[in-house]
Amino acid sequence: MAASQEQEQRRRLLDVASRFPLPSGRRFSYGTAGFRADGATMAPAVCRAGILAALRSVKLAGAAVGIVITASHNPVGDNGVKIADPDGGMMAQHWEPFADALANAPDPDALLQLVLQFVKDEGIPWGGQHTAQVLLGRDTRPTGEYLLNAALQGINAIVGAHAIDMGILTTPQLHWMVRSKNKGIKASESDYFTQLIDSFRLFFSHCPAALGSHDGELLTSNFIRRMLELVPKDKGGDELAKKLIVDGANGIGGVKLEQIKAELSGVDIIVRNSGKEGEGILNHMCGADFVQKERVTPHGFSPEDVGVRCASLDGDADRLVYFHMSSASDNKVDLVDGDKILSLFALFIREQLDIINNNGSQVNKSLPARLGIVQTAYANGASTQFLKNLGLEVVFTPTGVKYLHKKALEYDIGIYFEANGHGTVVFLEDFLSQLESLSNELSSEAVNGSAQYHAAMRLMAASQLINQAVGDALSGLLLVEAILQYKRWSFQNWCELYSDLPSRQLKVKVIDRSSIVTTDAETKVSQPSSLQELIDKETANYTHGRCFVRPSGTEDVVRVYAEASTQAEADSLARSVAHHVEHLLG
Ligand SMILES: CC(=O)N[C@H]1[C@@H](OP(=O)(O)O)O[C@H](CO)[C@@H](O)[C@@H]1O
Ligand SMILES: [Mg+2]
Repeated sequence: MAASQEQEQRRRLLDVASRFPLPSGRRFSYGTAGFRADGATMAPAVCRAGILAALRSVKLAGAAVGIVITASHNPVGDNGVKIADPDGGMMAQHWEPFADALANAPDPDALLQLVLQFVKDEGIPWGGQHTAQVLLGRDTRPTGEYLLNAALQGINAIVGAHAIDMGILTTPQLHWMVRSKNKGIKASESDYFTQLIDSFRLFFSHCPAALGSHDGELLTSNFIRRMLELVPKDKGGDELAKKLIVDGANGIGGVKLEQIKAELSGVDIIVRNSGKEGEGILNHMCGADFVQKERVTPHGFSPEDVGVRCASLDGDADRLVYFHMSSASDNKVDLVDGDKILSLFALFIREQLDIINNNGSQVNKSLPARLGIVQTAYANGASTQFLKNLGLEVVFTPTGVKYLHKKALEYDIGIYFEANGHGTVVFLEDFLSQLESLSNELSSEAVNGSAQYHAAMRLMAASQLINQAVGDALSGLLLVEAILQYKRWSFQNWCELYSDLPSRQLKVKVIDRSSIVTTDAETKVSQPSSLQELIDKETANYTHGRCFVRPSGTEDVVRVYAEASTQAEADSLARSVAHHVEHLLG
């Protein structure tokens, strides 16, 4: 960097740091999902995240990097910031310690020294020919615009950095835009919508009903027959019902869904808690997190909705769960969580691969594929058993999308979900090219299209529909709807794939949660070692007992999770282990 430019660079960093001083005693930590806190106090961290994102872009030769300003399912007063890497995924983990150090730099000089040292250590070619590009998105929170401004000032503190405000978006939209931009694909919001709508249509044009065949036999292989035996028979109910009520958590997801729902033939969507003025408060008594944790209907639902298929998004629309009110006499719901969405996707994809590779007759073209299922320790044990019974490969990672997504990329097709409803299906580029060539060959060979061809096309459509960058409630919802229609499954069929084992989650406040260290994808405590012995001893007292504890990455608590064959036993196991945690660390 030329001397005059270097001086300018130093001046800008000192200047911006003095505009956003860190209140003394304040600490930020780049946890499972970036920095989060009360929105009004977030400006110093968000400004520094702006500096960080611009440096990341310079480091990566000017590739676009993303900043999302959101606190997801948390209360409306909270806000947060996280950075998306050029592939649309979460920022590389080895930059997290720098993110922490930068956010906590006590004064402008300390901040400048940190940046200079980091630039040197990481070999960041600033001041060279690369400029930096940062795309920004934010959710509907009232502090969003204020924090956007702090982020812009941080980005502009890096010489040559260019910020592009993409507006109020769902988190997955921004991740999708970053990924698309770096792939040289059109990356506007209308391009995102077009991709969703077109691939949803493409999927339907390759379904048996659309093809004029109402005969499942055409697509039935031995494998599928075996799978169907595991699946409960349809009891009628809402079979093929087009009506879907979506709880938008009074956030951005409902707003976006309203914009595209008229284009989605095959499903009649009604949005509640849509984020419109006066309809309610963001995430308050509504949204995916509320429904999944409380197992009751969100605000705005009534006994008239009994029997209707419903879905719930979280405040930034990267989580999705489904539910169903089974009775008018209370507000309890039958829940389809991330594990069951994952199971539906896994079943569908395995089925298509099976049709492509062996549909009961001779096939002269095949497409070998490694299919991997990725879960965390919070996945209900019944879901894991179900997936394993299907002969699928199931692996575990620690909590947090950054771990799950990375693991899923190791397969030709990787499916991951957290129980709370965050997940997606990722397809390896090489596999997609093979799938495309196969579809092309099959389409030219069979005049009316073979079952093999249509299965290949359904997989292609699914790969375009489902967000490849990150879990996306809108694209996930459309893939669920497409698959249910394709399989002619009622909500009930889906719900009854397996029965969840009763479980309980508790939070324990301790002095220092980082004193708990875990191993084996967080299923075991390695420190303090006596804690694992106590957990093992308690768990041994219960049939189908399973229990683990871990420090939360987003809240100052230790989480305890327990499963057992009855609810009372799961509660009691969780309580006794929570007691040990309190006793040892409280
Ligand atoms: C048990 C649980 O639901 N944990 C959530 C929660 O992380 P914790 O590290 O458990 O606080 O927030 C994360 C970010 O939203 C999400 O990825 C994760 O699944
Ligand atoms: Mg979210």
